[in-house]
Amino acid sequence: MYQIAPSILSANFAKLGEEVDNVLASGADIVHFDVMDNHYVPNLTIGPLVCEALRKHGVTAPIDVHLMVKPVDRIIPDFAKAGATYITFHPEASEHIDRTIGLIKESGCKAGLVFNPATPLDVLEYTLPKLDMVLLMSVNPGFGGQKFIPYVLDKARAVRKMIDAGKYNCRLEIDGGVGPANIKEVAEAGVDTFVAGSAVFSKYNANDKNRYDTIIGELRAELAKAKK
Ligand SMILES: O=C(CO)[C@H](O)[C@H](O)COP(=O)(O)O
Ligand SMILES: [Fe+2]
Repeated sequence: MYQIAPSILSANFAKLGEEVDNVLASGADIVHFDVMDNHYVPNLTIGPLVCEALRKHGVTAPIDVHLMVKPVDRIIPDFAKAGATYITFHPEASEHIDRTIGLIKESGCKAGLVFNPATPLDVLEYTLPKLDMVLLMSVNPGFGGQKFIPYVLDKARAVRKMIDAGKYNCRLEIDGGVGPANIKEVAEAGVDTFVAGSAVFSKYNANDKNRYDTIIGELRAELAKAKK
């Protein structure tokens, strides 16, 4: 089943709870939560306190924590306590990938690995059976609103083959530059979970009350056209 995961990186942070409520009420499935540390990536965003605040505000949807931080391990228990559902990390940001996956699972969360556009997929040979999510970056990490990098579609096809061959219960997510113009093509490459930040939060006039219904509806209409 296809799932849409708006990235709150492009939301209005001055009224984040309301933004998340509205986008979920419009039919989004997952909250994509970008954590940047000004070290692994050249930008600084939000941490466990904000994740906890969303839970306290009443958000019950899955929260998909995309860690763009180095080191990774010491922040995992904090995000688990704060209510993360998925915790995904970049393999090059961890000294011991297997240990980090274990830490995420032991903390009660679902674990995922994130691959930058030019990062090879070789670590999946050993890790895929343990993963709940593979996240393919279709932009270089650090900022919203960048252009989709098309060669990532080949990576998506390759990961889809691996997941299907092993019959793994693992979602295949894509992140960066996804919107109504390309989501169908991305789905046809085997992706089932779609992060969209600027397409969801920045495209429409903030005064338009139905703007999230409109964009989520457009994304779903495109997905309905995708050939299986
Ligand atoms: O991880 C990210 C950037 O590092 C964001 O999730 C991503 O860029 C989403 O934004 P957009 O849909 O605007 O490209
Ligand atoms: Fe992200």
